[in-house]
Amino acid sequence: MRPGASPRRVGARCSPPATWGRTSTSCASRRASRNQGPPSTTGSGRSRPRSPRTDPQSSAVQWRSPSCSGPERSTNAEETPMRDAVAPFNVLMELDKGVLEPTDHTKRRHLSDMHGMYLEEPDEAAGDALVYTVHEIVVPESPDHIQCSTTILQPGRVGREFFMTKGHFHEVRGRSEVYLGLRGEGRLVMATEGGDHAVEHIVPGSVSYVPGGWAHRSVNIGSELLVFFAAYVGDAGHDYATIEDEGLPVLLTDAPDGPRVERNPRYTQR
Ligand SMILES: O=P(O)(O)OC[C@H]1O[C@H](O)[C@H](O)[C@@H](O)[C@@H]1O
Repeated sequence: MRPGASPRRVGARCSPPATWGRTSTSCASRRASRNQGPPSTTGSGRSRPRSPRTDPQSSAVQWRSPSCSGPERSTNAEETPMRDAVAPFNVLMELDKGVLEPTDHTKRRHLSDMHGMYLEEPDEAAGDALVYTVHEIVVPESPDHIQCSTTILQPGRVGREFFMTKGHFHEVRGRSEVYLGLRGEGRLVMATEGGDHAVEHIVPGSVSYVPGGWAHRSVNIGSELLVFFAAYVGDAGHDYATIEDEGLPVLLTDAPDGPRVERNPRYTQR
C-alpha cells in the first residue's frame, strides 16, 4: 500500500462542477465479453486467434507507484499521485483537447523518443518536435481496476510516414483495451505476434476494441490534432520492446491518393 494511503479513505480529489448535478451511482451491470471485434478494414485474411491468457496468479490489489517504461518526459515523474480507487471519483475532460482536470500524470514523447520507429530519420530542421502527449488517471495496477488516459497526437510526418505513437503490446498479453475517438482523423494499427494485422479508423465517436494479444499504435493521418480516450485493464502494463525490435507488419504512409497502408519492409516476425 502506498505510504500514508488508506484503502478505506472516502472522497475523490475532484468535485464535479455544479452543472453536473448529483454524481451518479455506480454502473448496475457490466457488459459480458464480446465474441467478436469490429470489422477490420485491412487484414491478413487469416482468422483472429484466441488471445493467450497469461493472467497473473493473484488478483490482489498492488498499491504501487505506476511505472512507465521507455524514454519519456513527464511533468511530474518524481511523484505521481495515485487515486484512491476504492472511492468513486470524477475527472473532467475537455473533449476536443483531451485535457483531464485534474491530471495525475502526463507523459510527452518527442521525435528523439521515437528513434528507429520510422523508416527514415527525422529532418534536422524538425528539431525535437513534440509528437504526442498522454494524460493519465492513475489507479492501482490491478485487474480490479481500469486505467484511463487521453492521447493527443500532433499532425506531422517523418518522411512519408505520419506521426504516430510508439505502440505496444500489453505485458499481460490477454489484457484488452477500448479506444474512443474524440477529435481529428486517425488510424489504429493492430497486430498479433503471429503477424496478423488490422487497421481501424479513429474519428470522433469511433469506439475501437483492441483484443488481448494485439499490439496497438495510433497514427494521425489528418492535419489537426488527433485526440482519443483509452481504457484498459489495470495490470496490463506496456511492452514496448517487442515492437522496437520487430516493428509492426504495416505502416501508414502519405500517398498522393491519400493515406496508404503499406507492408513494413523492416518487419521481422519471430
Ligand atoms: O504507450 P504508447 O504506445 O506510446 O501510446 C500512447 C498511449 O496510447 C493509449 O492511450 C494507451 O492506452 C496508453 O496506454 C498509451 O500510453
